[in-house]
Amino acid sequence: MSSIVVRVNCDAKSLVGISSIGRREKSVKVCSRIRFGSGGAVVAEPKRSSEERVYEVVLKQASLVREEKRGVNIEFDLQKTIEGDCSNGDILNSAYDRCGEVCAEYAKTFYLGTQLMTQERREAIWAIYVWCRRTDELVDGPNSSHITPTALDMWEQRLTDVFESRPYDMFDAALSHTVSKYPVDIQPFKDMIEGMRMDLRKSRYNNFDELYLYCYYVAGTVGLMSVPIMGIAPESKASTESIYNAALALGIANQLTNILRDVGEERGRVYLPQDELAQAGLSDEDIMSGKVTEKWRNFMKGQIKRARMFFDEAEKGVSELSSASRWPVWASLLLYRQILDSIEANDYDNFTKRAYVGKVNKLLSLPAAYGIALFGPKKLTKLFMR
Ligand SMILES: CC(C)=CCC/C(C)=C/CC/C(C)=C/CC/C(C)=C/[C@@H]1[C@@H](COP(=O)(O)OP(=O)(O)O)[C@]1(C)CC/C=C(\C)CC/C=C(\C)CCC=C(C)C
Ligand SMILES: [Mn+2]
Repeated sequence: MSSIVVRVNCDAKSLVGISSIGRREKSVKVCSRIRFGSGGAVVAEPKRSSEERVYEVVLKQASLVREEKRGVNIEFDLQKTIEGDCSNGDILNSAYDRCGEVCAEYAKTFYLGTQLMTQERREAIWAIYVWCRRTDELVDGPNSSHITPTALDMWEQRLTDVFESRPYDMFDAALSHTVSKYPVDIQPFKDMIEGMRMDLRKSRYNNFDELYLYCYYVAGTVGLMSVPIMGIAPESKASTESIYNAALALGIANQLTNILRDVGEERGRVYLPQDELAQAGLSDEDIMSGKVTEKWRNFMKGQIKRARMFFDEAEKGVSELSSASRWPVWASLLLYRQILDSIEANDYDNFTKRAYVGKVNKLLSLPAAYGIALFGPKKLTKLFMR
């Protein structure tokens, strides 16, 4: 029987279900599943938590980024795959420009944030953004009712083609170029598609372990895709794993926040962990009825606390990113985290009131993020406390 890492710390974090982010050192032997091995022998299989499974991906991504950049020259010939009479360079430029346009259209603040990055990095992030948005649109967009697991398999095949320099269209071409230039691995992309499969087949989450896996698939993956582009500061002394862990945490924090904001408008899907709802004396019916009761408020307080812990975990890594990438990341972190404040300000009524960050706070967050990116969170607080 193999020895695996499990969560054994019983502190405030474990009470709300995230006992071990950044802390996987304690190991005990656990055997919770039995299967029959070859020859009928009973083999004990250790049950691995979602967190452990995801951490393996984190380790793999971290080891990849430590390797040198992959070849900078793109190997594919865009003329062969895309109609047009201009040169590869021209096609690529307009492909990236179109990615930028999509980004500006769907995510204005984030687009603004990318303006502070170097042109190369900015374009690469746009290309990834567009792929993520398109993937999400498959299950959430206007054609979502026609999307089947087979369609997602085809999308995954197309992803493989993109990674093997066979783009289908302009957006793919930009991504093909990006992934040939930066040490971006295909795994987080495949995992995001897996998250979309999960959305097709699953509408309830028994516990936080199941929800954690979903959040990794649809959002934690974005963090893992982005770090190789954002770059790690040359002066950073943090381990690559810890930076990837923070990036993962930011994606999870964002998705948990999304879920809390959108409770009640999730097309029959309830993402909130069923066991935690039951512990709070709540059920799906309470969510459908949309009444803000004391039970609901208490439940929401716990959920918000957990999301904030993931944001805190994410904060530890932002200052380790290359200097030009910190601002957009801080901006997105500060803005997203304020959605949780807004849920509180709405007295936990996420049924009839949509939590959002107002224009003034949005505008204030951008220079605040810039200041934090420049001076670091601690120094900036000191400057203002004087
Ligand atoms: C060290 C450290 C902290 C590094 C930073 C790493 C980093 C840049 C993390 C980014 C995390 C992030 C922005 C995650 C996105 C999470 C998210 C909101 C996912 C959404 C999934 C589906 O949810 P749902 O359907 O419920 O939501 P909608 O109602 O549809 O909105 C997503 C929509 C999946 C698709 C994700 C995107 C389109 C966002 C992709 C963003 C990037 C590639 C750029 C990230 C870069 C910055 C600067 C924030
Ligand atoms: Mn969506």
